[in-house]
Amino acid sequence: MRPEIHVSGDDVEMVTQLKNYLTKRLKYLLDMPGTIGIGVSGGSMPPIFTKALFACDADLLNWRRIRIFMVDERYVDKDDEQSNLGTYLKLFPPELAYVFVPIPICNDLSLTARLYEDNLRRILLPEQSGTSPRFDLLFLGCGPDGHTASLFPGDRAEHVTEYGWVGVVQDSPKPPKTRITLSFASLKFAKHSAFIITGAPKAHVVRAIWDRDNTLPASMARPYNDRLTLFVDEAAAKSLPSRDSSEESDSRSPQPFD
Ligand SMILES: O=C(O)[C@H](O)[C@@H](O)[C@H](O)[C@H](O)COP(=O)(O)O
Repeated sequence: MRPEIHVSGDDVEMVTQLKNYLTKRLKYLLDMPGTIGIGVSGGSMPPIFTKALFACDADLLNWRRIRIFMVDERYVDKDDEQSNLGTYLKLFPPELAYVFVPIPICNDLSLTARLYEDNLRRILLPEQSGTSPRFDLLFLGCGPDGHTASLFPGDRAEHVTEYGWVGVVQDSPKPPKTRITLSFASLKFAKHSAFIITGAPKAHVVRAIWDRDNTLPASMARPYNDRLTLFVDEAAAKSLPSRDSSEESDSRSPQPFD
């Protein structure tokens, strides 16, 4: 099944598209029991995701049920300006800091990854019995090199945790060099994933995702259930097949919700 594609003309339109997607997913998830786990990325995503989330109707923002976690994090304290979690905490009202799954940065990188995995299991999936995570929503970015989260070409992530949900990277081509990241296995078990991608330098990555070209991590991270949505601006969409081309499939039809 092809990913669902939303092409936006500007940030305002993309925020509206994201808000509509979040609304649809939150309405469905709130009808289900359990914690709602939403994974987010860093880079340029924090402001646009935050705007879209707070544009949702207040009755959907059930903070007793919603927990937000980082799909990757730089190995820095949350007060460091490079911290993804720190960036979100600055954008959220301080009284909502508790909705973020903490990343216990300590002086041992592997221990940090193991502690984070423990938090993901304990806070997000208390009902989780198996070893594979079932995150409800993932919001992923990508780099022009095709990385997503902190999974870079060249298989640089080392698995150091009990369940392999979180890996460590010590030679990230994107600074800073040292990071923790969800693993491909974690990303691929998501119930729904969405990429937020803008800019012409990433158009070839968008096409690789569309084509299932698994030479790039961003394409390899597609969920097993194929429930994938792409939010792209016109520049990032420029390599996609045109709407009326033979390469087009029925991807624009609405996907069944789980
Ligand atoms: O910690 C990070 O750097 C991000 O999680 C990373 O995976 C990001 O999503 C991509 O590098 C895209 O970043 P931009 O959106 O800023 O291009």
